[in-house]
Amino acid sequence: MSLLVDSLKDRMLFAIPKKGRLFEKCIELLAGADVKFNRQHRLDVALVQNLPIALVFLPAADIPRFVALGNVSLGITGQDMIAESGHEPAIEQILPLGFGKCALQVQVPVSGHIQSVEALAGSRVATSFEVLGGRYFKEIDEKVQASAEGKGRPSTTIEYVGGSVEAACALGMADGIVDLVESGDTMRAAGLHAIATLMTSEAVLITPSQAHPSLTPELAHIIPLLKARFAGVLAAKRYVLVNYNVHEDNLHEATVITPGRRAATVSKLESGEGWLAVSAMVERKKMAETMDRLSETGAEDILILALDNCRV
Ligand SMILES: Nc1ncnc2c1ncn2[C@@H]1O[C@H](COP(=O)(O)OP(=O)(O)OP(=O)(O)O)[C@@H](O)[C@H]1O
Ligand SMILES: O=P(O)(O)OC[C@H]1O[C@H](OP(=O)(O)OP(=O)(O)O)[C@H](O)[C@@H]1O
Repeated sequence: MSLLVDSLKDRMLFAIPKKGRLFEKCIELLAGADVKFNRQHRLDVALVQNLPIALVFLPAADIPRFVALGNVSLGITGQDMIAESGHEPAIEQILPLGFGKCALQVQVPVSGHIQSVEALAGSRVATSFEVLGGRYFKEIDEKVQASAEGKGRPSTTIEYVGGSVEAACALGMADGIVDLVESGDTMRAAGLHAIATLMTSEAVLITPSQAHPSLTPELAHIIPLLKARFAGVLAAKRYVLVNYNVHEDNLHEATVITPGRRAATVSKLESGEGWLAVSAMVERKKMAETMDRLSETGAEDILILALDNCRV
């Protein structure tokens, strides 16, 4: 073990969720950014081979705390975990990563008599988000207790559960829950529906708001380097490259459809006769519509090329 501690000395520590919803996506992102490592079985630390970084695999819920205290200089976790940790002011969110998108919602049984957060106030609410759930219902309780019909109503009881929160109502331990929703499948399967949203969330790259004194300038420069690499990987997924030929008379109309990120690249075709070759990045989700519209302007030989990687 002492050997491992020694090898961490001159490396920047980067915390990655060790399992769960964010794990696979983080591994894909690291591969896209050419961060190479070998993780030994059951070891939660992996040395990166081609950069002075050590990856530490931690529970997503613990990562905000390690980053806020400066024990690790970079981390990936959900915005929900950051808010729940109470360490928000000590954390800087430097890049939203576009995955792990979900919403933290209040849910109640579809067929029950409680159908609003005001009606739920004073009852039992099960959640893994004690801090956010507690803060939310404290405000609702105050509002309800200040009203004529809510006078004397007890405060809401927040019941902590570590997982499978959606089972709490059916098991009779709660009247409502606060839990994450993405597709809504889990919620519907449990006979629940959402009546309020506390926050939306996605995975983010985070650093301490104030750099730890032990972080040398040589290691500190890895933060913007990795941020740029990750942003490139995300952009390569989001955009495709469109190439087409168009007559100069139709160039303006065509480049309105494909303005590119900064501008489209336009070059003359060898054959002359006023034909030009145009190349531009377009959003992947708009690719079919872009091709339709380009065809209508008289563009020809329209090619869509996937991007392996890019720097934006
Ligand atoms: N259904 C979902 N869709 C998208 N993102 C989600 C979903 N559920 C959770 N997340 C995001 O992933 C983070 C980690 O959630 P996850 O449930 O995987 O936690 P875990 O406790 O680390 O893993 P496990 O549930 O396996 O114990 C959440 O904080 C949230 O940001
Ligand atoms: O809206 P959906 O797409 O169905 O996703 C929502 C579910 O995903 C999360 O749990 P997860 O499956 O990660 O397991 P957990 O309950 O053990 O945390 C969350 O707590 C919900 O239960």
